[in-house]
Amino acid sequence: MATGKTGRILVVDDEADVLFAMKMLLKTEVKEVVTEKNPDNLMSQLSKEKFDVIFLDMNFKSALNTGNEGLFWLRQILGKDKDAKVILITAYGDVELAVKSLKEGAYDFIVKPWHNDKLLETLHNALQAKGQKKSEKSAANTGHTTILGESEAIQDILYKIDKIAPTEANVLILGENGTGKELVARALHEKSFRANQPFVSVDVAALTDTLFESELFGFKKGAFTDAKEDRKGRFEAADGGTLFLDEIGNISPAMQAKLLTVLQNRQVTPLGSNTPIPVDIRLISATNEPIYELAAKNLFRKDLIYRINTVEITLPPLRVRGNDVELLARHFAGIYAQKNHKPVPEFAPATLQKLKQHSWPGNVRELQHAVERAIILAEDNVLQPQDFSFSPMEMAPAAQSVPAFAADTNMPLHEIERETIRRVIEKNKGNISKAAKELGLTRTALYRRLNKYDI
Ligand SMILES: Nc1ncnc2c1ncn2[C@@H]1O[C@H](COP(=O)(O)OP(=O)(O)OP(=O)(O)O)[C@@H](O)[C@H]1O
Repeated sequence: MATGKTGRILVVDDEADVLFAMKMLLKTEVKEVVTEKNPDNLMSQLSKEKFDVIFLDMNFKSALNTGNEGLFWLRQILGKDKDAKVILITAYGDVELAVKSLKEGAYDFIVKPWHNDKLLETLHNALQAKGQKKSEKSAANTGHTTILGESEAIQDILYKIDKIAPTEANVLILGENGTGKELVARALHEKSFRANQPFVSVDVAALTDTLFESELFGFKKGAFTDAKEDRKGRFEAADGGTLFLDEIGNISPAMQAKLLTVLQNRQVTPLGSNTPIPVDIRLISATNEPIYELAAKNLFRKDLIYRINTVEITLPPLRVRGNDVELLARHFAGIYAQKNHKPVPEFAPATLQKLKQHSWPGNVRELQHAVERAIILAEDNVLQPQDFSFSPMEMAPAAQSVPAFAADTNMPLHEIERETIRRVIEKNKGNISKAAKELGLTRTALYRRLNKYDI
């Protein structure tokens, strides 16, 4: 069977026997079957949960058996989600009506009493059609999610992504800074059955404990001084889709405990509320911390690791990806040449040599910035080795401790800022998250400054 146990199905029919029989038949085929006897509850069901396929009765007893009620609900469903896959359940004599409903946008219909094989075939076709819609979507989005690389290491990652994406497994992505962890998380989402639901990314290292709770779980008006109105947390925002928690290795023990409880109970309680809210998320986490070493030192909870690492993907550093360095350099050259209104440059052989020999502690992100800088500064259309100057921070392992920086009082402010940032990054051995934390900046704000000061 092509689809495996992945789909979420809703069956709406006012006959208990039909619901029971459908549930028995479908539950061995798909991940979840929800049944609903009262069509009046249909829209609130759809607001609460996302379904891949909806089976809808055409003739509810309460109506006059004209099928109009079925058509009415079909229009309501498609009005809410024009891509919804609705399969109508119709009585033998109503085929003409069923055909009319196809014109209105139903995906297909089955006739009562149905043949199980035919019903399952219709279901699988609908699930497949839903999946195709999603891959068309992700193809359109490839600007963000193209993972380039011909090295064996990256081909292995791509293979894993294809295998893992269409499952509900929680994924932990490990790897140094800038190796593409967020990119992989997005690719997993876009190739999953949740692709047309939200992908919500949170950099948890940038959050203090108080912010962590309000940001992830939300809050009620009045929960604290600045809570002027109710706010949904990121868990709720990701409902039905994927939640990506970046830098998870950096959260405090107290937050690890809170997160574990939410993941175990599959519900969040906003600050200032007593009512838990059920959430349906697929969790993808990432870290560049040695999380198992942290666990061995009791700095990271082992039970939380087991929750988040159903499957693990470890991204290789750029320095072991061989010719991918050249491939990626040419890719970024194309992008930044266009952005800066310049012709796409060539790379001198000595330049390629230099790029391949560099250790790339900042991995793909460092390469990306290096190429951008080179394109902006290069004198001609062939990039030379001197167009790539790696800062000492990137060339040599950082010193263990950095002498305190005593700024010269005549130094311009931007020089002081530049030097402070450089030293803090050096002290944190190039770990941007830690440096950002120490500087009191978000990682994005720090990256902006790295760009600005050409660090
Ligand atoms: N294989 C790849 N092909 C194309 N672009 C890539 C690849 N890997 C990474 N990138 C690009 O490099 C940059 C850094 O990638 P990303 O943010 O996913 O890394 P990260 O591991 O999450 O970084 P951090 O550890 O700092 O959070 C992004 O602009 C991303 O698009």
